[in-house]
Amino acid sequence: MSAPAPSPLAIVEAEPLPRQEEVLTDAALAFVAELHRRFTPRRDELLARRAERRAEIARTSTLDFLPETAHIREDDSWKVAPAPAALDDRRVEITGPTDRKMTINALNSGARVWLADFEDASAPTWENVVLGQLNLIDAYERRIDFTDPRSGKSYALRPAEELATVVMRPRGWHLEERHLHVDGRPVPGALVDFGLYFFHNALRLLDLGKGPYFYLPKTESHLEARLWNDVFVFAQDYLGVDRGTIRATVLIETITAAYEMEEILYELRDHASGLNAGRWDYLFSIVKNFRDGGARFVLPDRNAVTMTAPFMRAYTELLVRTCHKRGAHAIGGMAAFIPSRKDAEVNKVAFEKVKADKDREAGDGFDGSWVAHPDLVPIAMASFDAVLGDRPHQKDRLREDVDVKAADLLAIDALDAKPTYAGLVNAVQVGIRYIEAWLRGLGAVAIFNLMEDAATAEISRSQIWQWINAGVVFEDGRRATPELAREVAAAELAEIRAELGEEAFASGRWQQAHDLLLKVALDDDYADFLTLPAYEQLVD
Ligand SMILES: CC(=O)SCCNC(=O)CCNC(=O)[C@H](O)C(C)(C)COP(=O)(O)OP(=O)(O)OC[C@H]1O[C@@H](n2cnc3c(N)ncnc32)[C@H](O)[C@@H]1OP(=O)(O)O
Ligand SMILES: O=CC(=O)O
Repeated sequence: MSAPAPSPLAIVEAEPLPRQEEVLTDAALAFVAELHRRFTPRRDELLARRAERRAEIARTSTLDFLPETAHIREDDSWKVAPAPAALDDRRVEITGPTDRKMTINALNSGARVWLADFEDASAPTWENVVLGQLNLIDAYERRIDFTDPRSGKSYALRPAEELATVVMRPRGWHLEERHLHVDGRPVPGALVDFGLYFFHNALRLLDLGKGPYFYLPKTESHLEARLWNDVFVFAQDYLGVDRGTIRATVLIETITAAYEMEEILYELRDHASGLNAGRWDYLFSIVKNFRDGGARFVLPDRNAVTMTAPFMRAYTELLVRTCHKRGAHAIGGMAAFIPSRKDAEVNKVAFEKVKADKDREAGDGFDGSWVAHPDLVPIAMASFDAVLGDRPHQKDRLREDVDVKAADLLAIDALDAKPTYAGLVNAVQVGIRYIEAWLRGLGAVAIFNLMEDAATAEISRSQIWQWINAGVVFEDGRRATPELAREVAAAELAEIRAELGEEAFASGRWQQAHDLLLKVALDDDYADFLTLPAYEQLVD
């Protein structure tokens, strides 16, 4: 007997959510299915290419600019499309997940842009995926005001002209959405997030004088940028909006993409509105790709790698130079320090650190930068106001003085700092605490006064893997080994249990988080993304 034909489109294993029918309309789902049929096969090929390239890096321990695209880099005549008015002044951008409260707080924050995050600040429960879309629709329709039942506090949107412009970040190409199947297989999360958002909001946003704007995460090559460009062309034709309506800012947050910045802008030139220095994922990508490259590629403790490290400066300087040469905005990265409204000392430190970071970026030629918390908006604003004044950006600073060679981006051994035992302990602590929150559906949390999200947690677990595999010996003579990591993890679990008490400990996902951290930090078979095995354990 032949197997039953796969159902063309199905929502699987998902409890109905309130008002889901407003997001999961037949027409929107048909559009997502069409995106899937047209573009998932190429996405699959590109994921396979990623694996081939990583195998090549493991063999050669190096990277270079691509010879086959030299003509694109050498051709000075092309530029990206001019920025739309709503994206011309991007001096401060706030990032964050799309739950109802954060949506209102971010839109009201005074930042010029809000990166509405379906990626690293969001654990992809079906609820977060669907209701996040609903919250954005409600915000555009100005029907999002609400009272928080826990605090009794009421939230309301400011007048339209005072709200941040939304730039939505869909998931990266590697994640599937297990609750939405087309022709018997899950649809990539990237196409679900992009598809639903574009379908519901493109026309609505144009009516509001804005547009469908996107941040593209974890791109590893210009071919992946080409795929996005093709998705955009198809999507615009499908809805009958002009080509070039969509604007995309690409995160340069993988080491391979850093060698293809110009090519990425070129592929997306009719839709490109900038590049962003996604510094945390960038560090993760360096560790991941060069994890078995020996002592030369061993990074010190995560928190000791600052943006003034020569290889990080090479990366940001090249990004500004590339963007301005091509007429695109250069957007700075995230300082992970977050303020506390309860602790004046934490606040002071966060403000000082963030100010220094944003002053440096503004001075280097960036046109704007990111903050993780509304209280940091005025700090970053002051840094950029001081340099930009009334100008919306500083794209006229071409930075022709910048001359970054291929080797500069990988000059990791120029660092003085070394991994420390305290760094190992911190990586384990952050790893367990972050994964536990993620498994409960929280993608961004404050841990030890730092903002932690999927990218920062990826660095922590990858550093443990790298240090053990490189046989790092810490300053006190202890060697990084699986046994030592297990010992530290057991101590941390006991510490958390004591901190929380039995009842709260038992109601969390602590043991699972502990086990998962050790798996992704210790398994010989290094998981490409921590969120892949974590997704299997995400209960929704
Ligand atoms: C590496 C990268 O990819 S970076 C980009 C991805 N990461 C992110 O986007 C993280 C964004 N930041 C956050 O999610 C949050 O700031 C956290 C989770 C780190 C801390 O949040 P909280 O613990 O709520 O901080 P705190 O209690 O100080 O918040 C104070 C108020 O500011 C609001 N707030 C805090 N951060 C944000 C934000 N990013 N956007 C909107 N509102 C925010 C809170 O909702 C809270 O509002 P309320 O007073 O109305 O209740
Ligand atoms: O997404 C941004 C990063 O820093 O990682």
